[in-house]
This record gives sequence, structure tokens and C-alpha cells, in this order.
Amino acid sequence: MNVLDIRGLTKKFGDFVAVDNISFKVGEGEIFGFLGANGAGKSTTINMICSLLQPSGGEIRILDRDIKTQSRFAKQSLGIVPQDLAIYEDMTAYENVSFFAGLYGLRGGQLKERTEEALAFVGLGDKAKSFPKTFSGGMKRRLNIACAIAHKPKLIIMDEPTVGIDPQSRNYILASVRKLNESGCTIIYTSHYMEEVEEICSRIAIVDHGKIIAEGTKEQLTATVTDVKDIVIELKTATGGEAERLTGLPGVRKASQEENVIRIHSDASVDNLNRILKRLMEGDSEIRAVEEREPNLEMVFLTLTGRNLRD
Ligand SMILES: Nc1ncnc2c1ncn2[C@@H]1O[C@H](COP(=O)(O)OP(=O)(O)OP(=O)(O)O)[C@@H](O)[C@H]1O
Repeated sequence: MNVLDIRGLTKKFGDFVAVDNISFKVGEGEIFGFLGANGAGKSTTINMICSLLQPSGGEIRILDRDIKTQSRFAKQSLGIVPQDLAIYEDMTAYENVSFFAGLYGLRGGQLKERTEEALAFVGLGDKAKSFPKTFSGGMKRRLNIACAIAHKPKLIIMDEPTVGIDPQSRNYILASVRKLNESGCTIIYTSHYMEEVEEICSRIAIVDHGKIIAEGTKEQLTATVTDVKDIVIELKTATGGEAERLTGLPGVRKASQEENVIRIHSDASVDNLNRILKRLMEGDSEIRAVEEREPNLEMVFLTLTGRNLRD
């Protein structure tokens, strides 16, 4: 059975179409990645699935029931980890989780048990009596997750849960996602970090300008980029503008630069590495390392849209 089935979903804000007639299905046990640049329409889609926003058109079914007519069932089946933290600073960690679990209908001994279980799950068992204002950003994000899982939903939606946190908390959150999945939850995970999506998702939809422009496993998606290669060149020092000097060279589709690292998106069939290096050295650049990258999701995105995910 599909845990989520979305058909022709659309959201307009005035004349602006933020989500444009998208359809996709998520099966039981999947970690489904929703990958797109800022403003692609990820949060708008998620807010409609959570009934926080009214769609302009289309249908959303959770476990084969329409969320419009079966709103109580939909609410109980869903756990949402919102992008903006939804926790109360003046309530303890325990009170926060217990409050949200109570909203989902848990009471008495079960409420206490599930609250403790959820806090332990995110590694905050010993912080039950602490207030979130004393927490690091990563701990707050973990508390946010505990609030969403205490009622044991079938489907958990995480909207960019790793934005702005330290690498250790990030790894903790990614490990929690895997553990939740192993315990039987289906997960939708949105991110604009390609590496995260590549690492944990069983299937991925790439979203751009409100549309799904590609969908499949990582292997299926990367197999579509056969005609391009990515060359990454690390310079010893950079003055800026080095990438610009490479545009126009044979085969170079796009050259971008972040500090002393240049990334060149190029036709695979053109043997242009020597010319690229020569052009850089003509400008007195000293080269530290050169690497040709295996196809990845960033290359899929760039090939389909002509832009980097984080342009
Ligand atoms: N309430 C609103 N009124 C008008 N425009 C909106 C509203 N909410 C979102 N938008 C616009 O819809 C588009 C999609 O936004 P959305 O937040 O869904 O993107 P996103 O993919 O989640 O990006 P981000 O990673 O920045 O959250 C953006 O252009 C945004 O400015």
C-alpha cells in the first residue's frame, strides 16, 4: 500500500504557482527524499500534506484515505518535523514532548511512556527536566523530532531538519532517521543538501520551480547523466574570477567557483582537461589537485536545470 499518494497537487499564491501539478507516491518503508533549491516548493508541498495550507488543486491520500475527508486519521498517521523549530522555550523538554503527544490523543500511562521513549530515542533522556533555552541548536532540533514521533506515526515528514546545526548533531539526526525507518516508519525527508539525500534516501524526487523534474533511486537518476563529466580543480591560492576564464573553452558548459575550488561541468565527449589547466596556469594559478567526479545528484540537477542546487 502507498503510505502517501499525491495527485496533481497545485498551490497558487495569487498569480504565482508555487507547486505546479505534482504527483508522486511513497511506499511503505521508504525514505523518500525531496531535493530542491531554496524556493523550489518543498515546504509548500509539505504544508499541504500536513493540512497547514489548503491546496489550490489536486488530491492527497495518506494510507489510501483522502486527508480532506479523513482529517483526524491523517493527523494521527502523520508526524511532522517542521523547518522552523516548534518548541516552547519555557516548558521543559519532557513537557514539550508530552504536550505534542497529548495533541495526538495520548493520555495517562501511555503518554508518559511514549514521552520518555521519544526523549530517549533522540538522546535527550537525561535532559527531560531541562529547558530548551539551555540547549544547543542541534539539541533543539532533536527535541523537535521527539515531539513529532511520540505518537508513533506511520509517516514522518522532516522539513530540512539539519539546517544550521553542527556536524555532530547532523550525524545524530541522520542516524535517527535511519533508526526510525528500521522501526517501521516511512519517511519523507526534504533538503537542499545533496549529500544527505544521497546518503539516506531510498528514492528521490528533484523539485524545481514547483515541479518534479526527476524521480528515482540515486542509481537511476545518476545513470541519466552519461554525456557530462564534472572536473573539480583545487588551486593553491585564488584571487577570484578564475572560473570565469574557463567559460567558452570547448565542452565547458558551466564553471563555478567557491574560494579556491573550481567546478567545471563539461561535455564528457570533449577531451579538454589539458586546455583547462593551461588556461588556469596562463593566469598564474597554481594547481593543488584535480579530480574527475563520478555522476552525482548535483550533476543531475545541473544537467536538467543549468544551475547548481545552491546557486
Ligand atoms: N505564503 C506565501 N505567499 C506567497 N508566496 C509564497 C508563500 N509561501 C511560499 N511562497 C513562495 O513559494 C515558493 C516556494 O516556497 P517554499 O517555501 O515551498 O520553497 P522551499 O523549496 O521549501 O524552499 P526553502 O528551502 O527555502 O524552504 C517561493 O518562491 C516562496 O517565495
